[in-house]
Amino acid sequence: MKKYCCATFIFLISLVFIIYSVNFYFLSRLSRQDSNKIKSKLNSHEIFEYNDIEDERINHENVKLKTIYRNRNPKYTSLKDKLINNYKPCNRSLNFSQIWETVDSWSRETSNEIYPAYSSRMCQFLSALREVKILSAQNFRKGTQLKLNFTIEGGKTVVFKPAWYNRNQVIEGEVYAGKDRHNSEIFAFYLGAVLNFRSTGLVVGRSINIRDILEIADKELRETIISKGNGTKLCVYGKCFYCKPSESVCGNKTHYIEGAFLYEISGPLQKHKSPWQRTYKEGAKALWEIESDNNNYCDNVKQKLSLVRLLDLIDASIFDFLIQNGDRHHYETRKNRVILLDNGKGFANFRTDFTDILAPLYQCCLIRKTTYARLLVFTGGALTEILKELTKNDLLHPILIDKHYYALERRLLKIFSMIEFCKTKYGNSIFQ
Ligand SMILES: Nc1ncnc2c1ncn2[C@@H]1O[C@H](COP(=O)(O)OP(=O)(O)OP(=O)(O)O)[C@@H](O)[C@H]1O
Ligand SMILES: [Mn+2]
Repeated sequence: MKKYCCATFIFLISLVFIIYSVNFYFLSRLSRQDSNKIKSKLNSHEIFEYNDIEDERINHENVKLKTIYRNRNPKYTSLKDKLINNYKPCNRSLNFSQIWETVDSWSRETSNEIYPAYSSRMCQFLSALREVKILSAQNFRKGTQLKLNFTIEGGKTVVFKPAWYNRNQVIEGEVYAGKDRHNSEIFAFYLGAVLNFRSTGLVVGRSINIRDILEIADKELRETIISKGNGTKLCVYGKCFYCKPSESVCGNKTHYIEGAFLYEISGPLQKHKSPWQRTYKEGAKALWEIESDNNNYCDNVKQKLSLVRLLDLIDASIFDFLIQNGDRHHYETRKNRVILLDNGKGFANFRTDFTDILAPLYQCCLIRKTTYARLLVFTGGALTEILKELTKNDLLHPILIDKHYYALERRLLKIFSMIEFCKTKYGNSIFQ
């Protein structure tokens, strides 16, 4: 009997052990699968890396972000209709010079607004820029990157920024890595219109035929147009700081090159060093980068700049963070207000967000009430929806691949997180 009891006891102990081991095996397998899932999510666009203190703040706020930041805003519908109506293609009734005169008068009357929120002339202007004939071509020597200058019918000039990359290309590295992205310039125009930052330049996408350009090019430009691929391709390298024959833009089989047509904004424009300029030297840090953990840096800036200028730069940082342009080393003003020119360094990598582009916002903890209210209209995926709709009108659409739109939505939430962080710290005084 005693023997029997002992055997049963040993049997029961072994059974418990086996059940426990099997459970342990499956549980650990499950948690391994879970952590693999998390790891793969970490690699996807939905999750971002938290490297420094600002990212941690964003993370903290993002988790508890209020529903107003995540749901659709009822105000969106009517604004959407107005924007779509304003930018839908239309037939041109005016001649080119009449249209250019109208557009130039828009910006003559204001300081930083290049165009009005709504005008029946906008669609005429965009159609005109898409179809106007190029009469002559030169190199555009301002700036450091390859650009051309076209004189167009009706006596105006446009700046042409050519395509270096296709839409899927991911540019890794520093925030300012790579060459200009023509699609970033085009997208920036529509983003400016949506967010009511109408200080961005007027831009359309268009292909040019480099063989035709060769015929109307001046001598200097002609000398920088070369043939490659055993004479099958025509390529241009231009005249600029970074311009050299080994780095040229080539036409396709039929000699077409995509690019952005930037309508020339009338000046005078003034250039200023950005208080949040990077050092552009490996390992070196600018003052604003060192003191990023406190507000001293902004106190410094406040002493040197007017509130209007500071708020303009904060608007610019929001705009730049969305497109991920980290290259606004200098900014330009017209009649003392900031103009958002040079938006070609956006959309390098949909996986990364350089948080420090937002430094003006989180170091100063100030934002215009109007900017905040406008951002709030485009919550819950509305920003993507409206921009997809508007950019459909461009000849080079789609302007962005979907992964960049996911990134845009993610960045919008990060901006809201940062605003919430500031609000918790300083209350409603952050809204100016
Ligand atoms: N649409 C425009 N209207 C008027 N001027 C313009 C326009 N686009 C560019 N410019 C002028 O040309 C200059 C150089 O343009 P941009 O900054 O785009 O070139 P970049 O090669 O990217 O320069 P950088 O390397 O310094 O960033 C601008 O500072 C501005 O003065
Ligand atoms: Mn640039």
